[in-house]
Amino acid sequence: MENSLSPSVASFQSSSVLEEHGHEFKEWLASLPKEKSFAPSGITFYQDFWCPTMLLQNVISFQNHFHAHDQDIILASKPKSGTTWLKAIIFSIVNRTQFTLSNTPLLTKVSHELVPFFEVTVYRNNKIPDLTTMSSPRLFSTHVPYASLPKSIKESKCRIVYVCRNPLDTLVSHWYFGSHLSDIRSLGWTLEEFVGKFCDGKEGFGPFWSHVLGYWKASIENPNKVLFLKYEDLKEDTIYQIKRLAEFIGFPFSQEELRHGVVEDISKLCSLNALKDLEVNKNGTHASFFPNKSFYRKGEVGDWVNHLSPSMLERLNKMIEEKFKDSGLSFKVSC
Ligand SMILES: Nc1ncnc2c1ncn2[C@@H]1O[C@H](COP(=O)(O)OS(=O)(=O)O)[C@@H](OP(=O)(O)O)[C@H]1O
Repeated sequence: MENSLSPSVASFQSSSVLEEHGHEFKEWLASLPKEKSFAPSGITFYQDFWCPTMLLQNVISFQNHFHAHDQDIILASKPKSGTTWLKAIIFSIVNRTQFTLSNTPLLTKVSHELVPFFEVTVYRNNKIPDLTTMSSPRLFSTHVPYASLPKSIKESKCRIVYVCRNPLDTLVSHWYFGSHLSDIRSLGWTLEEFVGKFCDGKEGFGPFWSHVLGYWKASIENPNKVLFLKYEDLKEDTIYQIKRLAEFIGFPFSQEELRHGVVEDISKLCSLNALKDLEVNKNGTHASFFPNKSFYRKGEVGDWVNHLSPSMLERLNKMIEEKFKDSGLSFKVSC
């Protein structure tokens, strides 16, 4: 895949932070390769990934202006990998002393709409709002690939939690999410065509393989900085993974909390059914566009088996074999 950032463009980008919204900058953005996608704006190829076009200026503002604090917790993921689940779990771990786990205030907060994770590239007018008033630790989420994260995230002591999911279920989840958005029908895509786009890397924040491998390599090089979690491991042993996560983000459970079943409570509170049943998650929209309910579907490992044909599977398996061989990373695709 060609690199979209030639040296002259790279220097143009860094030397013109103040001109970020100027005419020349907009012309340059307009010149980048574009494709259709589920998002109405389509996707644009920027720094080796396909960025939803409506978010691209925000991604660039994020890269140029975001200042990480050492206590920040950044949740990173390829879309449809378990982001919503991890948001609820991390929020519950961090805030467990402020709320009783069984009471309504926390339950209401652990909803897609209200969990105060700031999605670092979703805001209006391409201007990062004032984040200094957020209480510590500040909780952020992003789908931006590791290579394109702002320097300050990499250089500070903030921690990154990455959640990855097997590509077959990620694809199917993305397909169903797309079907919640009205324009999928006007795109007229079949699942087979979408599989082709996935294998070509042409989908929001794709290619899948470079997204996953970027964070995978960073977690191997710097395990104290990047925790690499798998959705399937979380499903298999939620309690163990919640404890591991709590230690990593600096909020380990005490012996007393373990005796009182606090981890089990968090696991139940953040389960798919508990979140799905919240009134706030049945109605309303996220980022003024996505129906809240579209973030909660089946949450199963291996649902792909109900959707992918043998020929789609063959194509995907070939891609997985080619892109992940020698990486040391493997995926569990069934329970
Ligand atoms: N609490 C909980 N437990 C287990 N699984 C859950 C949970 N919440 C959401 N989900 C499932 O995660 C899928 C959505 O992925 P994301 O949350 O990453 O989507 S997004 O990137 O934020 O748009 C989507 O997966 P599929 O059901 O396979 O489509 C959701 O159902």
